[in-house]
Amino acid sequence: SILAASITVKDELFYGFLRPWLGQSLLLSNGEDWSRRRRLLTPAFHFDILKNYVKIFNHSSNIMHSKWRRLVAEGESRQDMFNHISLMTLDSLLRCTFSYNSNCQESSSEYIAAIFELSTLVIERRGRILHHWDCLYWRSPEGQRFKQACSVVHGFTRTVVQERRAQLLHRGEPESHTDTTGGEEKKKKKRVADFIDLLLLSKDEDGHGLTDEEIKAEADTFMFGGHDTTASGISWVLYNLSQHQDHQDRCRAEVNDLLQDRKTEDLDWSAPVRPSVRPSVRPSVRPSVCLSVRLSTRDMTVPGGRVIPQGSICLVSIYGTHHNPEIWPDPDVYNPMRFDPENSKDRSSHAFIPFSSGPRNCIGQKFAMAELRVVVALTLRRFRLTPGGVEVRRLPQLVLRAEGGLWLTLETLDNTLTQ
Ligand code: HEM
Repeated sequence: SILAASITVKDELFYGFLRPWLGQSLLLSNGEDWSRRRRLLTPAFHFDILKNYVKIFNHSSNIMHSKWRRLVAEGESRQDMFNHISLMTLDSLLRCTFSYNSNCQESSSEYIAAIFELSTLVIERRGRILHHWDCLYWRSPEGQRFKQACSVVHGFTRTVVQERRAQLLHRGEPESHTDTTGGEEKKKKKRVADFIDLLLLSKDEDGHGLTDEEIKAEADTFMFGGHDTTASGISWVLYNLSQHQDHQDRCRAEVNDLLQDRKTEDLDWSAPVRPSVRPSVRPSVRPSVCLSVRLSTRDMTVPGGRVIPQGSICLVSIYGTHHNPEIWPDPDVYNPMRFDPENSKDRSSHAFIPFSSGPRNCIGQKFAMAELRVVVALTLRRFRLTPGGVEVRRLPQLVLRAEGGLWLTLETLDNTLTQ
C-alpha cells in the first residue's frame, strides 16, 4: 500500500544522488509533473512500438554470441555474465533510444564508459556519509569524476535530441535511411522510430510537447533504468539454468522446437516461448531491483492499523518481499513451478513486484521482458551453461549483482542456422 498510495513521494535522500545525472525525469519527479510526463511517455512503450525493437534484441544477442563463440574457441570458456550482458543491454538501448550503433560490444566507447562510471559512483556516494553533502562531494576526486562523466553523457544526449528536432522540423517524420536487402538491389527503407522520435512527437491534451531538456532527462533515465536491471535479470536466469541442467534442457528443447522449421534464428515478439522459458525467466527477475523508497507526505494508516507518520522514509524491500517464506515457501530455491497458474492462484498480486506496483511501476517492463526472453532463448539454443567453478555470492546494490562477477562456463552447441 506504500507503493500504491498517492500520499507518498520519491524520497530525495535515496534518489537525490541521481538527479545531477538524470535531471527532473519520470523516475525522479512527483505529483502533477510526474503524471504529465507519465501520460506523455506511455505511448512510447505501447506493444505496437516495442515489437519493432525485437529485431534489435536479436541483433545485439547475435553480436554477443559471436564474441562468446570466439572466446570459447580460444579456450576462454569461463566468462563473467554481468560484464558481457551489461554491454549487450546498453548496445540494445542505444539503438532503441537513439538509433545509435556504438559498436560497444566490440570496442570501447567513451559514452558507455561514462555510464558505467556514473552507476558505480552513485553507489559509492551512498555508502560514504561525508559525500552526502554536496559541498564536500563536488570538491572530492569522485565528485569531479562524476561531473566529467555527466558532461560526456549529457553532451551525447543533447546533441542527438537537437539534431533530431532539427530533422523533424525539416522533414516532418523520422528520417529514412538506405538499407540493403535482397542482394545487390538497394531499397529505400524507413528507419524504425526510436524513443527520441516518439518523445519529440508526443503531445499532451493541450498540444504541448516535451522540451529538449525534458527529452534529454528521459533518454538518460532509460539508459540508466534499463541496462543494469535487464542485465541483472538475464544474468540470474542464466545462472539459475546453469544450476538446473534438467530445466535448461527442457527450455532448450522448447526453443529448438520453435525454430525447427524456420530459415533464420530471429525470434519475433509473438514467439510463443512457453511453457518452460517464460516461467524460468520470471523467478530470476525477482531480485533485479532490491529496494524502492518513498517519503510519506501525510500520516498514513496501513493494513493492520499501524500509522506511518508524515515525513517517514519508507524502505520497501522488493528482495525481502520475494523472499518472504510466508508467501514463498523455500524462498531461496529456484522453482519455476511457483508461477504455474495453479500454484499462483491464492497469491496476492503484490507478492511479486520486480517492477514495483501501483501507478509508479516500471514503464519499461514489457520492453525488458521481451529482451529477456529473446536473449535467454537464443543463448540456450547456442550454448550450454554450467557453473563457473567460483562460489557465487549475491551483492545487493541498486540491482542484485554477484561479488567479483557472475562466472559461468560456456560450451558452444552446433545446431545453429544462419543468423
Ligand atoms: C528487468 C528489468 C527492469 C526492472 C527489474 C525494473 C524495475 C523497476 C522498478 C522496481 C521501478 C520502480 C522504481 C521505484 O519505485 O523507485 C522502475 C521504474 C522505472 N523503470 Fe524500470 N525496470 C526494468 C527495466 C526498465 C527498462 C528497460 C526501462 C526503460 C527502457 C525502465 C525504465 C523505468 C522508468 C522510466 C521508471 C520510472 C517510472 C515512474 O516513476 O513512473 N525500466 N523499474
